[in-house]
Amino acid sequence: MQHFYQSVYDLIVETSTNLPGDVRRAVQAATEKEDKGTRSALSLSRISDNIHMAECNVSPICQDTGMPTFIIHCPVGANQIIMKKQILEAVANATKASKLRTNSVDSLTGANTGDNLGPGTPVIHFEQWERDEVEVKLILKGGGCENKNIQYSLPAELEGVGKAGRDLDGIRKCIMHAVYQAQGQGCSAGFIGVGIGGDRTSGYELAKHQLFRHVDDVNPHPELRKVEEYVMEHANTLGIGTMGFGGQVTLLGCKVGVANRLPASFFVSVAYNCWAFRRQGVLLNPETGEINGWSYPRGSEVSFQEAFEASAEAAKNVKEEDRREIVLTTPISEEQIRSLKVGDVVVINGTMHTGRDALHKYLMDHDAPIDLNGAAIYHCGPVMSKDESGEWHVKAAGPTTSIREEPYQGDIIKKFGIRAVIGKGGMGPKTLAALKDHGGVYLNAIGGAAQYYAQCFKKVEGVDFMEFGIPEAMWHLETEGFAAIVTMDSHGNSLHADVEKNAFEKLSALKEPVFK
Ligand SMILES: O=C(O)C[C@H](O)C(=O)O
Ligand code: SF4
Repeated sequence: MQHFYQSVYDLIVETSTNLPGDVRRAVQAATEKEDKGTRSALSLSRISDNIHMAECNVSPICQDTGMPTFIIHCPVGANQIIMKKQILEAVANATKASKLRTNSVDSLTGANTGDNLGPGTPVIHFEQWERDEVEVKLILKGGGCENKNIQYSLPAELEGVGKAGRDLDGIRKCIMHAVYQAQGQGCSAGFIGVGIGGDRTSGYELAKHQLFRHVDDVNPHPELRKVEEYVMEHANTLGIGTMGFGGQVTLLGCKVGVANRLPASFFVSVAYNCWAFRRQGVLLNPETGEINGWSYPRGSEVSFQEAFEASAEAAKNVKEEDRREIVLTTPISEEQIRSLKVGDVVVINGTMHTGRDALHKYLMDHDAPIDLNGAAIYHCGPVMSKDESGEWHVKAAGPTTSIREEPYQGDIIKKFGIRAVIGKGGMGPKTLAALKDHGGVYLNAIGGAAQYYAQCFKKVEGVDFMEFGIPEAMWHLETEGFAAIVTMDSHGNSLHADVEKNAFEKLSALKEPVFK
């Protein structure tokens, strides 16, 4: 197994940077289905560009590495201790090479281990099988979509769809509710894996395992196939759309598995995965550890080159006056902000500051290290690399889910005079009220488009709070051409609230029993 380390390293790089072929086809199909010229269509084309860029740059598709989870099948007698050691080595080295973000954080102190190793990370499962080969599968499922996983205990009363009993129709209701509650926050359009039965732990595990199925496979179990088909058809009537911007495509895949349960329990567990559905696998020669084949079609088999060129061409052909783009340079004035409304595309130049969970908590009762009057704050935990001369570079930098900052954001906007908050998935009523009072705007960037946004950061001007770790530090970035959509304005309008309300009506229309 002298090649085992290298094969695992190659698997990590492939998974992080090159979206598999079956996932790409689903994104392509969504692009074809979405109404042309809409915000969702525009976002899907940015997503396609990003997929292409990540492949070309051999850089992370999304900055969030998630919890690297390995599933290994090996013949009887294979040395699992050595395999585990080499997997850890490969993870640490891929992190050093900026193919993965430093994502392992001490839950109590918040300290980042810096190499993705630590208690419980990465996750490694071994299983023996009769075949004379080793299979290593890997999934990188980000934290934002992980937060949208949900587990139901039946019977239950669910908002919108009402009573969900211990039967196929109750299961149907749970799944539809799961898609509804995710809204755009898990970077829709997404994929879901559903586990029926088991206990709380094995139910979630079963759900996550469904994500290892091929996007285009057909469930051999007739009842489950019916549920999958129903969900695929009806989830897309909820109108949530890409990034929750509203639209025709909300779900790209639904896979349901079943296990036995206890008489007292009936769990329906749902694992939500964003469009940046990064999972791949390799089949290895059991003697040498060399790669014999890949478990899923590779990204390079479904090229996005053409789509990339077409969207670059289309962008060139848009007339200046049709662009409806407002270019703002930081610091931004109140007057400029008050002139913006939901739906405008804003292009930001000047300095932008990143800040996410640790920073927001800190700023509540401390001063900021720099003047934030008129500033644009970006909810983002980037992948960074330092060159030999000690200079930092942004390697991947898409937005993180903003709603986590809801308890702090309104106060922080007012305390420091921030004018633009950039993130994804939208924020709640407290922030909306602060935007109105103070004169601020929320801009929704496209989640997962980490390569697309990284190119907007021309230089790292400085960094504060490195003690929070790379993703949580406050990076000061010289920015050029960072485009995002106003989804919450200073006049009390929120596209997120509108889309959610509309989706709730659509969900409620699915209350009547379907599977009797
Ligand atoms: O941690 C991140 O960078 C993003 C996260 O995956 C999210 O979706 O919020
Ligand atoms: S930012 Fe979006 S695309 Fe990236 S891991 Fe989080 S949910 Fe997925």
